[in-house]
Amino acid sequence: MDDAAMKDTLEKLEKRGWTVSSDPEAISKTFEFKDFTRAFGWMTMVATRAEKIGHHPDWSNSYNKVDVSLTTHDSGGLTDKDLRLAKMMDQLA
Ligand SMILES: C[C@H](O)[C@H](O)[C@H]1CNC2=NC(N)=NC(=O)C2=N1
Repeated sequence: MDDAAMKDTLEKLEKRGWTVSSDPEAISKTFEFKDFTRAFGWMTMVATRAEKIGHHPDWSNSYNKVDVSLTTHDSGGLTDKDLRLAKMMDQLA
């Protein structure tokens, strides 16, 4: 993905509630569910897919909320893998 496409995708993610930070480079969002069971069910679905694509979220859960931060540790910044994972998380929520 080139810089323009990356910028375009980041703008779309911001409209869907993601926050973009530059130091460190990451995108983050708090997902809120009806209750713990739904939050953990979503985490389970995401975890299975994350494992399949070999790209993993940094996240924490408290009752019905999941704080997510995505970055590519191997490259020390954001890559299209993070953007794809973000989209998948939105679609499953
Ligand atoms: C070898 C393995 O695929 C790599 O270490 C993967 C695993 N999952 C990962 N997840 C994330 N978020 N960033 C990475 O750089 C990363 N690297």
